[in-house]
Amino acid sequence: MSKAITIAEAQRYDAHTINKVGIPALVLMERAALATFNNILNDDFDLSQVIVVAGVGNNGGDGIAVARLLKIRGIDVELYILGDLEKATPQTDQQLKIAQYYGIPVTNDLNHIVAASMIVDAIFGVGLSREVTGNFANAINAINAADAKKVAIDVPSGINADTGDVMGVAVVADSTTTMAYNKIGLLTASGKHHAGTVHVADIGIYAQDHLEHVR
Ligand SMILES: NC(=O)C1=CN([C@@H]2O[C@H](COP(=O)(O)OP(=O)(O)OC[C@H]3O[C@@H](n4cnc5c(N)ncnc54)[C@H](O)[C@@H]3O)[C@@H](O)[C@H]2O)[C@H](O)CC1
Ligand SMILES: [K+]
Repeated sequence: MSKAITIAEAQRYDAHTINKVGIPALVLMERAALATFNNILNDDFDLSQVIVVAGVGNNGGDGIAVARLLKIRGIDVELYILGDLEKATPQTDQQLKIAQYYGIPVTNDLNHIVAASMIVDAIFGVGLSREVTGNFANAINAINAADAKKVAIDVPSGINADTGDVMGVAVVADSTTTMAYNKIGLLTASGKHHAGTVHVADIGIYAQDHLEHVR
C-alpha cells in the first residue's frame, strides 16, 4: 500500500468501513492497537517502564488499548490522560473501562513521562483541528524532553496530517504506526522528521475503489 491520503479521505474511509461495510468501530480500534503493539514488540525498545499518553478522541482509544495489550504481556505500563473525559468518544470510554478492569495505573505527573523508558503518543491523530496549547503542549514538550524512544499512533501529535505543519508543538517520534494508508503530511520534510520510521498498518479500512473486485 504505497498510496498516501488526506485527513478527509481517512475520515471518509473510516466512516464507510463502519457505516456501510459494517465493521464495528471497536474492531477497527482493536486492530489499530494490535498493529501498534506488534510494531513495538518487534522493535528494540526498553519496555521496563512504558507510558501511554492518550487524548479522549479515538487516537487516545487506540493508545489505551495498546496499554492494555502491554499490561497483559506483563509489561509495566501506565496511562497519562489528557482532555475532558466527559467528551471521550464511546470507543475511548469503553477502552478506559477495560483499562480500569485490568488495573492499569493512571498518572497526572509529567515527570513520569520524562522518566519513562518508552513512550506511546496517542494524543491526537487525524482529528487535530487547531493549535496545541496548555496541558496538551506541556505533555508534548515532556515527551520530547524524555530520553525514551517514542512511538506515535497514526500521526505524531501536533502534526497536521495534510500539510506536515507543526500546530504549535509536535511529538518527534522514532516510529509511527499509521492506519490504513500513509498520510500526505507525513511525506513532507517536517512530517518525515516528526514521524520517524513509518509503518502502515492494514486494519481493514480500504479506499472505496480498492475492493470493487471482491464485491
Ligand atoms: N474512526 C475510527 O473508528 C477509527 C479511528 N482510529 C483512530 O482515531 C483517530 C481519529 O480519531 P478522532 O476521534 O476523530 O480524533 P483524534 O483522536 O485525533 O482527536 C480528536 C480529539 O482531540 C480534540 N482536539 C483536536 N485538536 C485539539 C487541540 N489542538 N487541542 C486540544 N484538543 C484538540 C478534539 O476536540 C477531540 O476531542 C485516528 O487518527 C486513529 O488513530 C482508529 O485507528 C480505528 C478506527
Ligand atoms: K498520535
